[in-house]
Amino acid sequence: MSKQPTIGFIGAGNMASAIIGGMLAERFKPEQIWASAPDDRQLQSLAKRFGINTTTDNRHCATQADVLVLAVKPQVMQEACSTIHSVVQNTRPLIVSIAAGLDAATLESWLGGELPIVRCMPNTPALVGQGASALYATPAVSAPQRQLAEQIFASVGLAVWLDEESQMHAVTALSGSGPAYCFLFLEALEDAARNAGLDAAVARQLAIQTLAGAAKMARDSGDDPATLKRNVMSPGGTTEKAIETFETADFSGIVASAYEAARTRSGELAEQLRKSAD
Ligand SMILES: NC(=O)C1=CN([C@@H]2O[C@H](COP(=O)(O)OP(=O)(O)OC[C@H]3O[C@@H](n4cnc5c(N)ncnc54)[C@H](OP(=O)(O)O)[C@@H]3O)[C@@H](O)[C@H]2O)C=CC1
Ligand SMILES: O=C(O)[C@@H]1CCC=N1
Repeated sequence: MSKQPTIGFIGAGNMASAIIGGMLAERFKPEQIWASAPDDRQLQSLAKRFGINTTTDNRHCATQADVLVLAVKPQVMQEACSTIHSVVQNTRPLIVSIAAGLDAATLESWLGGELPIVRCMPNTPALVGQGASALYATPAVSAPQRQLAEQIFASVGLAVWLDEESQMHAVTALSGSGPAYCFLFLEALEDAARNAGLDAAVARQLAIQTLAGAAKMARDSGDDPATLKRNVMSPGGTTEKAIETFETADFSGIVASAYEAARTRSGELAEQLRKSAD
C-alpha cells in the first residue's frame, strides 16, 4: 500500500478510543482515522479529543477504510455488520474484530461471505501505549495485511500472534479482562491503607507505583515471580504475614476461579453468537 492506510472504527466506545489514542501517540495521523457510531455527541467528543474523522454512517466509515476495526459489543455486532456487508464485500478491506467470543466464521457469515479477517483481543492500557493484544489471522489474510494489523496493535503496546483461534478464550480471560483484575487489587490495597489512616492521595500514589514497579521488575529483571516474591519476604517479617493471610484465603484459587469464569463466559458468548447466526 503506497498511500498511508486509512483505519476505520465501527464503534467509538472505551476500546476504540483506547486504541485510537495509543495509535495517535505513535506512528498514525488523525487524518488516517475514521470512526462511526450512532451517537453524534460521543463522536464529537472523540473528534475534539483526537482530531480524527467521524460519521454516524457506518457505510461511509467502511467505504474509506483499508482496515476496518469492528469495535462494537458482541451483542450488537450482527446489526452493525448488516449496515456494512455490501460495502465490505465490494471494497474488501482487512476486517479486524476485537469483539470477545465472536468466531471469525460467525462474523464472516454476518458480513456476507469470505473476507480477510484478523481477530484481536486488545486491552484498555492501549490508551497509554501499554496494551497487550493477541491476534489471529484467517487464511484469507495476506502477508502485508498481517503486517499492517501487527503495526496497528504494536503501536499501542505488545502484540503477539496466536496459531489457533480457539486460544482467544484463554487470552480474553488473561489480558483482555486482566486490567480490571489489577484495578480491583489496586482499589482493595488503597482502601486498606486508607482504613489504616493513610491520606487517600498518598495511598493512591504509593499503591499505583507499587503495582507499576512490580510489573516493570517482573518484565525487566529476568527473575520469575516466585523469586521476586521471596526477595520481598524477610523471614519473620511483615510480608510473610500478609502472604500467609492470602494463602489461608486461597488467593490463587480465587484468581483461578475468576479466570475460569471469564474464559467460560467467552466460550458461552461464542456459542450464543454462533447459534444466532444459524
Ligand atoms: N472494554 C475492554 O476492555 C475491551 C473490550 N473488547 C471488545 O471491544 C468491543 C467494544 O467494547 P467497549 O469499547 O468496551 O464497548 P462500548 O460500549 O464502550 O463501545 C461500543 C461502541 O459501539 C457503538 N455502537 C453500538 N451500536 C452500534 C452500531 N450498530 N454501529 C456502530 N457503532 C455502534 C456504541 O455507541 P453507543 O454508546 O451510542 O451505543 C459505542 O460507541 C466489544 O466487542 C468488547 O468485547 C475487547 C477487549 C477489551
Ligand atoms: O468484559 C468484556 O466482555 C470485554 C472483553 C475483555 C474485556 N472487556
